Order: sequence, then structure tokens, then C-alpha cells
Amino acid sequence: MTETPSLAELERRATDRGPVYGAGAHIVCDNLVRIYKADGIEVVALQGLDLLVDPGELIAIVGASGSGKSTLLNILSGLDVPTAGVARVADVDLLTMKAAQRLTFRREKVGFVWQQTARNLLPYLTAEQNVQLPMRFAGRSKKLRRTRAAELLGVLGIGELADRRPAELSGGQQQRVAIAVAVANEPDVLLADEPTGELDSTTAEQVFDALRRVNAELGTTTVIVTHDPHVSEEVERTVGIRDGRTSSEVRRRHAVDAEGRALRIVEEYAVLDRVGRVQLPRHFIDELEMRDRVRLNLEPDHVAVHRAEEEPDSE
Ligand SMILES: Nc1ncnc2c1ncn2[C@@H]1O[C@H](COP(=O)(O)OP(=O)(O)OP(=O)(O)O)[C@@H](O)[C@H]1O
Repeated sequence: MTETPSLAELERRATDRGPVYGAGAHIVCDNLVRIYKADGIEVVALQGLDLLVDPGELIAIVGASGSGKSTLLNILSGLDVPTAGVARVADVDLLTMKAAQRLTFRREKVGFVWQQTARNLLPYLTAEQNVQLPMRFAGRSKKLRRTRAAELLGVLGIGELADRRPAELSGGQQQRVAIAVAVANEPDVLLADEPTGELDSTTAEQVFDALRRVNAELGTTTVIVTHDPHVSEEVERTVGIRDGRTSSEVRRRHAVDAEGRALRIVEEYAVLDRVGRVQLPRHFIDELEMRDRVRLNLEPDHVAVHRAEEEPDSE
């Protein structure tokens, strides 16, 4: 006969849920849902998206048009509010945040770089004044503002352009100023939506290098949404989004082979979410003509997925 647990034991079990999902991560999305309603029609832009990003990481997010990338960045930047699920950035809960907290969050916890160069900077201010502006809003002293603006423009290789207005800068230089503006208040997280989208490949490379430098030298956790293969293939982790969910992940690392030669190891994974869902790559499904249902077999060290054969008609 099983012994009835004591009240104290039941209380312990109820409160002991093990480590919190995403504890220690800088970005936590757990079963994130965003539904838009337009003209009486509901669009499910995010349908249970899970994502963890560690402090100091630099990741790229890729996905087809309409897969939910901008929706995700808008939520992470505090511009939009999710319909359900968990979204936390630098320990701030984005679902329960009040209006005043949202303002502080947007001013001090996250920095944002948009694709449209003109959207990132005020045209009538110089590069240095643009970088100082968020620090003025945050009440930083004049001395600190000046020192930090000069330091940031220097780190990003545009120190000598501090007195120019955006119209006197190239697209790539404007984006580098935009990065300096975004990190002026030392945010925990830097979010960039297609930051190289409007640039030619050489300039795009300079902007990506600037993002990498900020990540490496200031330690800012960085998330870049991109269609640019140069960006998505250079970072250590690229997360693929499909139909509003994280579906795949590519990890890259450096290693040394037996002869001492440097190797770059690229490993591609499907994402197994917290409730056990996996998205099969579209070309696997098409290649094997899988439809509606599949048969799963548990093997000693893997799970096999088979096309379900048609049931023979019963006589
Ligand atoms: N404000 C809105 N109202 C209604 N539907 C929206 C809204 N914003 C986005 N959507 C829809 O949500 C889905 C995801 O859009 P989202 O902009 O996040 O995709 P995306 O991956 O960023 O696409 P792209 O690469 O083209 O920018 C799309 O079906 C889109 O039409």
C-alpha cells in the first residue's frame, strides 16, 4: 500500500518545480503567442515560439517573409505586447510591464537598429549629438555624455565623423552611428532588424563588423534579424523561424584536427520545443511525400519518422 504523503510533503512538491525555464538567460520566450486582428480576421503571427539567448551571445534570426521575425523583435523591444506566453528580457517581464516601466525599459534595457537608415537618426543633429540624445533623456551628465559618445564613435571607427549630420554620411556610416545611439545607455540587449538590408555587400560587412565589435567589446547581447547570408553564416548561432515558431538552429564553432589544422564545424539541428514538438524541414517532407500523419519508431539511439502508408481498404 502506498503511504499518503504528509501536507508538508505535498507543499514541497507543489513549490519545487525545479530550475525556472531560462534561468540566467538574457532573452526568454516561452510558448510566445501573438495574434493580430485585422478586419475581423485573426492572424497568428507567433504560435508558441520558444527562444533562449544567453548574456553576451550574438545570434542571427532567419526565416521566410511573414514567418514572424519582426513581430518577435517588436515584442522584445517593448513596442508590441504578446497575446500569451512568457517574454522576458534582462529579467523584465514584458507581459506585465506597466507604461512607465515600458519607457524605462525602452530607454535603458534595449537598443534598437532599424533597416531604414533614416529611421535611426535625427537629420538635424550631428552624429555626436544623435549619440548623446538617449543619454540626455536618461539624465546622464554632460561630461559623461561627451566622453561616452566619443568613445563609442571611436570603437565603431567613425570618430572623425562626429560633427557630420546624417545627410553628410554614407548609408553604412549612418548605420554605425545608429549602433552607437542604440548602445549609448549601455543596454543589456541590442536588437537589429535587417541592419544591412539597404546596403551593398562591402558596406554591409562594415556594419556587421561594427555589431560584432559592440558585442565583443561591450558584451551586449545581440540579436540580428537578417536575410543577409554573410551575417547569418558568420555568427555562432543562427535560429530559423517558420510559421511563428523556432524550427531550426545552426551552430558553428572552431576546432583543430589531428594535424593541428583549424576547422570550422557547422552543425544543423531541428528545435525540440518544451512540449516535444519538432518541425521537419520542408524539403524532407516534400522528398518523402509525407502528408497529414507519420509513423514514429523509437530505436535504441534515435527516433525514426516514416511516411504513413495508405491503409488497405477493408473488405
Ligand atoms: N499589425 C499587424 N496586423 C495584422 N497582421 C500583421 C501585423 N503585423 C504582422 N502581421 C502578420 O503577421 C505575420 C508575421 O509578420 P512579420 O512582419 O513578423 O514577418 P517577418 O518574418 O518579419 O516578415 P518579413 O521578412 O517580410 O519582414 C504575417 O502574416 C503578417 O502579415
